[in-house]
Amino acid sequence: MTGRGGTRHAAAEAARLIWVAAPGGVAAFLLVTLAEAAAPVVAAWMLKLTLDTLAAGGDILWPALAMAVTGLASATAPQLTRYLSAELGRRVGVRALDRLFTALDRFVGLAPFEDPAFLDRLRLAQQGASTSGQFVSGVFGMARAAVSLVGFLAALLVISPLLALVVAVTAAPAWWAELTLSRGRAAMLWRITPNQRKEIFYSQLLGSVEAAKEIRLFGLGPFLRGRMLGERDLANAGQRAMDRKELAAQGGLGLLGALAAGAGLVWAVLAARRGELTVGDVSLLLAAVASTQAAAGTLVRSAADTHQQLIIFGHHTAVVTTEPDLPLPALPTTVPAGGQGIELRDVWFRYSDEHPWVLRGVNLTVPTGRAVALVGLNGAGKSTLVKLLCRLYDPTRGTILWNGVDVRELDPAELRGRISAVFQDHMGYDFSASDNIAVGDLTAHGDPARIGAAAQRAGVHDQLMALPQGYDTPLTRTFADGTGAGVTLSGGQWQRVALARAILRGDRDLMILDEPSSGLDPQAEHDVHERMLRYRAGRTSLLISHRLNAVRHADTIAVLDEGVIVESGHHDELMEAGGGYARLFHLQAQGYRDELVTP
Ligand SMILES: Nc1ncnc2c1ncn2[C@@H]1O[C@H](COP(=O)(O)OP(=O)(O)OP(=O)(O)O)[C@@H](O)[C@H]1O
Repeated sequence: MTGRGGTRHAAAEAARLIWVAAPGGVAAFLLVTLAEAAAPVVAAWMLKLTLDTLAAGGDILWPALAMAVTGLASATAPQLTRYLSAELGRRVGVRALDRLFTALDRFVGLAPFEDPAFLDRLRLAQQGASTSGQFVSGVFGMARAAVSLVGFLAALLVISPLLALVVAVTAAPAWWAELTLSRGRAAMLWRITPNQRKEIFYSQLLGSVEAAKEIRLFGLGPFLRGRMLGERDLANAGQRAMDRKELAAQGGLGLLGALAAGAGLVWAVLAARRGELTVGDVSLLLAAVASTQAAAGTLVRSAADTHQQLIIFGHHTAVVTTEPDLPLPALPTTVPAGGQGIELRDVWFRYSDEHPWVLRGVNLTVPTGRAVALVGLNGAGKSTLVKLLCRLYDPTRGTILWNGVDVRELDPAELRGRISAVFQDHMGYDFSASDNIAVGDLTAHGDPARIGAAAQRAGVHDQLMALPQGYDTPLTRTFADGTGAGVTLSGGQWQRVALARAILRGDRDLMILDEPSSGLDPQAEHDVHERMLRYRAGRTSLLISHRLNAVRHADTIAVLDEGVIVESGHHDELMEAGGGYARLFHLQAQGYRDELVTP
């Protein structure tokens, strides 16, 4: 949680953000706020002047006119304030959101996105970003209330210093209580964020088309709804406890204020009866006591709200200023040309200290221009190894060298610029077909020739052309962008789109194919493998597949077993050695042969 220093830092950050986002808006808001704040004080003084002048039989034209002008200002200022506050909120909100997601993009690896505490903080940071514009209204609301407070306190001081003191003193506990409550509320919001994130998760699940099949078939609706409501109940319980604390504190403080106001009223009436106060004095006093208390209340509440928002905004500041999750080189090197390729040297890896070892001393070389295949049972660590190559994590021990240079010495953007990949769990974006391929290399965005060529090589061009709006067809039924009905591709078609995406990245130094054909029918699989064989020729590539027939042409096949490379060589060598690879290969081939001989 953010402490006092953190709140101060967040306040400075918020002020900077707001000023940069809309300096003109801040100035206009300040002017209107001051006018709005001064109006009631001026009006009350003018009323006193009018009444006293009237009682003395004088001319009340000027005080009455001044009252009318301040009335006009009071009537129009709130609307103007509301508009300016909303506009400032929008501008500052956009800037804060941009800053947050720019910072998020700077995280190099995946670990932060797998850290629940970070995800909680991110949610509050988003909340802080979207409400950051409200600081201006909060702070100016405080300024407005402070001006009114000072004005009315001054009026009270003139008439009765004692009453001024009593009103000021009764407001003091409210200040302390509200700030304590705001801290408590911010802490409560942090505590219930995990529940709120889970509630969002369940609600999205209940509304998602991907989950709808299983939810309906397995009858999961009531179960998931129950869990969603359970999380809401937990969050509500936290909020309720806080609300009750506020009720008790604010109720008590309200009572104290009412007692002070009542005492002031009795005193004023008695003093007027004794002839110590004029009619105007009584009118000003009544207005001043009520308005001082109202202004003090507004000041305290605005301060408390702003304080709470600052604590929440502290999460935004914390995310934006978080150190990179993986160490970045001060002076990045570049990969020298013409090296031996990529080498994993005694690489050990586990996802965290609490997780088991996934890779245990892997030594593997992917020589330049050669194809290496990685095979192994489920959970052997193949996809993990791919993630390390892309530097989505760093090895816990050991090194990955690219042409002799440790990949940690490279700028991650340069490293990734050299790699093209089809991940096992590749994405299907709710975009058009064309954009779904273009994400592989955004320089091809809006270049139908390049996108079409990549789709052709991945063998999906004809299918995309046959869609209702060809490449412009949305590959989603979730959004309606006015481009006509979207479609849902089949699993295999998506796989080819992902392949086209990787092919679009063109001549990268390393092509990674993690299960590129798992969802394909036998004919498509054969076709894709033929295409990839041609495409890979002469390129450095790492291929992962459970279909051993698809990897047999690789220059080297490495068998990963529980995080260790247990065999490595060409297909014929491994078959001759008669180890695990040969056993798996025979097992697969046997399956097909059995099918053939069984009538
Ligand atoms: N993000 C993660 N956090 C924690 N553990 C993980 C994570 N990703 C994978 N693992 C674990 O690491 C081990 C290796 O997983 P990995 O995905 O690398 O296996 P794989 O060889 O690619 O398997 P498959 O053939 O099933 O795709 C598994 O035990 C898995 O549970």
